[in-house]
Formats: sequence, C-alpha cells, structure tokens
Amino acid sequence: MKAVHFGAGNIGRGFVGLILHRAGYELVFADVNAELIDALAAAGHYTVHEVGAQPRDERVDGFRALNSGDDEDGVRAEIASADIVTTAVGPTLLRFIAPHIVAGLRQRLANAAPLQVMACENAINATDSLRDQMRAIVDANEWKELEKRAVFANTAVDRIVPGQAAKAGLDVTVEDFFEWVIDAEPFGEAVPAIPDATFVLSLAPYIERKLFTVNTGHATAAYLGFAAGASTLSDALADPAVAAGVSAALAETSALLVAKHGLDPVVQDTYRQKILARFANPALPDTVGRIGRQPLRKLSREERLIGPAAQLAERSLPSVALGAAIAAALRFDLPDDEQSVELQQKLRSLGAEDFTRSVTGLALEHPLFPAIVSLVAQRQAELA
Ligand SMILES: NC(=O)c1ccc[n+]([C@@H]2O[C@H](COP(=O)([O-])OP(=O)(O)OC[C@H]3O[C@@H](n4cnc5c(N)ncnc54)[C@H](O)[C@@H]3O)[C@@H](O)[C@H]2O)c1
Ligand SMILES: O=P(O)(O)OC[C@@H](O)[C@@H](O)[C@H](O)[C@H](O)CO
Repeated sequence: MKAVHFGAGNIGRGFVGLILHRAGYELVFADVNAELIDALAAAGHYTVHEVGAQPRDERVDGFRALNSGDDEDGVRAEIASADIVTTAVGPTLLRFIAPHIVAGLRQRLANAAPLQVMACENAINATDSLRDQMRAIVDANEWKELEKRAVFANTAVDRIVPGQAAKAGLDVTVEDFFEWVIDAEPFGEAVPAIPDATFVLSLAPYIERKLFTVNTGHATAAYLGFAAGASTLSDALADPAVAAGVSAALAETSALLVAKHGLDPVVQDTYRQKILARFANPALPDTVGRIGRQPLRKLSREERLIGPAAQLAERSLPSVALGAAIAAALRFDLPDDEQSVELQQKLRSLGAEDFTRSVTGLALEHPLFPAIVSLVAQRQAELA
C-alpha cells in the first residue's frame, strides 16, 4: 500500500504521515520546500515527540521525499501507482495540488483500484474543494473518465502541532491527543486500512464539532489574547478576561452544535472541557501568531467565527461572545502575517458594508450582517 502525502510540515510529519506510516503504508512526502525535502530525503527518518500526560517518542522511517515544485513527473508517477493521496498544505493552497492529482490520474491504469483522496485541512469539506479544483482544470468529458479513477472523502483532523523550534530539525513535538475522522460513505466496501482513523457515515457533525469547538476556542483565545498584548497561548489564557471570553464563545457554539446536530449536551460539555485542558498543555508552547494566522481565511463565511455566529443568528440564538472574538480578530495586526496586513488595509480602504460582504461573505439580508457591520465600523473608527 502506498500513500503520497502533500505538505511535509507540522501536521504532515507530526500526524498524517505518522498515522499512515503506523498503518503500514509506503509513504512519499511531497512538498515545495526544497530545504525540507532535501533534509527528509537525506535523513530518511524523524521522531515524533508526543507530549502531555503520556509522553512518548515514535520514529517514522522508510519514507521517500519529493520536491513537487521541481519534480512534477516524479510526483505524477507516484500518484499514478498510489493507493492514497492526502494533503496538509492549508485550504487556500489546494489549487496547487489539484494539477498533480489530475496528472497522476491521467497516468493511472483504468483498471486500477480508485485512488483514495483525502484533504486533511482545517476547513469544512476540504476534499470536496480539492475535487472541485481538479474538475475546474479538466475538460468535462475527460473529467467523467478521471473521476472514475478516484474516490474523494472529506475528513476532520485534530491534533495540536505548534510551530517547531529551529533546532528540532525534522523532529516534531505534538500533543498526545489526536483524532482523524473520515467519511466512510464514498469508499463503499473498500475503506482504507488506517487503524488510527475513525470512519463514520455522516461527517458533518464531527467536522463542525471540531472546527467550532477546537478552532473557535483557539481563535478566540488568540485574537482576544493578541488584543490584550499576549504573544503565547498560555499568556493569553492566563488572562481571566480572555479565558472567560473563550468559555463564553464555546458555550455559544456548543448551543449551536446541540441544536443542529442533536449532540448530547453533557457529552459536548465533556468534549469542551477536554479541549480547554488540551489548550493548557504546559509541554506544548504555542503562539497567538500561529493560532490566529491568516485572519481573512478565519473570518470567511464557513469558518470558525462567522460560520457558527451566522448559524446562531439564523436560529435567533445569541452570538455575543463570538462577536467579541470577531471584533478582536479585526484588531489582529501582525506585520509577518500577510493576511493580517491585508485585513488592516481593507479596513482602511473599504466601507463597513463592503468590507463585511467581501471578507465575511455574509449577504446584506443575513440576520448577522448588521452586527458585523457595526463591529467593523467600530474598528474603523479606531483606525481613523
Ligand atoms: N498545526 C496544527 O495544529 C494543525 C492541526 C490540524 C490541522 N491543521 C491543518 O493542516 C494544514 C497544514 O498546517 P501545518 O500547521 O502543518 O502548516 P505548516 O506550514 O507546518 O505545513 C504546511 C506545509 O505545506 C507545504 N506546502 C505549501 N504549499 C505547498 C504545495 N503547493 N505543495 C506541496 N506542499 C506545500 C509547506 O511547504 C509546508 O511544509 C492546514 O490546513 C492546517 O489548518 C493544522
Ligand atoms: O491551522 P489553522 O490556521 O486553521 O488554525 C490554527 C490552529 O487552531 C490549528 O492548527 C489547531 O492547532 C488544530 O486545528 C488542532 O487540531
């Protein structure tokens, strides 16, 4: 069994690659970072350090590493004969992965088992987006043939992997918790043999529960923390006002998840408490810069802040604490983060309604629209 994994970064090495290696897949990393790929190819192994209540080290070896930026033929050939393709590059970069998979499918034998494609990104239905990016670059008739050669399954991935110290080299320090939930339905009888993954028949509750609890809580801590002057997650959460803001935001998203997916409120409460304990893992230093990265993505329509706030508004349920997190996100101003620079530029150059429409994707008539316009106008008044 062979897996090609795009993105040999933190989650790629510390989670997806590790789990596929453990499952016995012959692993091929593909990445555009030449230095990283050269180091992986030369070393041939790295260690994942799991930290938390049950620390342990695990060696990953026997993989190959390809530079997908300059060895397109090599990557295509690997995909043509692979069983699985996974990604962990960032949801906005899937368009760069699509041409590789299309090229690999063109070369794949028509009678080979379908390639199992799973995007492991923090986004609702990222694999569907990847498939759509592939379909967009192929003639409709050819697509009919190519799509028979692949199966596309959405997934929800959860493991906190902070930025790594430069001296760590290829090794990755990760929390001891992980969860990889995969939609089983597209596979039919041919579910991939990945013992550490959980296959479910309906992914929607899992993916929203993850994004709107782990990532909403994380983003709220990062943005409130940044506004309060914190640079690490632990400093942010040590501020009682930030901790209270996170709890309040998660109480709102939990109300939504319970109402929408019929989750047991007690089970959801336990899930939420566990996540707060994961955030507080003292062995896992993390920064508000990493967690808040790419605020334009995080303020988009289906994402961790606007997504639940919009759905709460549609149900006439409160989203006051999420509003405070969104207001803080509008204050996220980190020169190293391109999207944060763009966010501040847009706040200066667009009217409040135009900003709200273009950044959050909310329509004028949406019940959340006026509240967001008002938050944007407040931020613009500060900047004026
Ligand atoms: N770090 C976490 O805690 C965590 C947890 C769950 C999910 N995720 C998700 O996983 C994805 C990756 O996050 P990360 O933290 O590992 O980021 P990262 O920056 O550490 O890794 C991303 C990797 O993708 C590579 N890459 C970029 N463009 C590429 C391309 N065109 N082709 C091949 N490789 C390319 C980069 O060089 C980098 O090595 C994101 O969608 C993120 O939301 C992260
Ligand atoms: O990766 P992002 O930028 O979507 O979100 C930042 C963090 O919240 C995220 O990486 C978490 O650490 C991860 O989702 C935990 O499973």
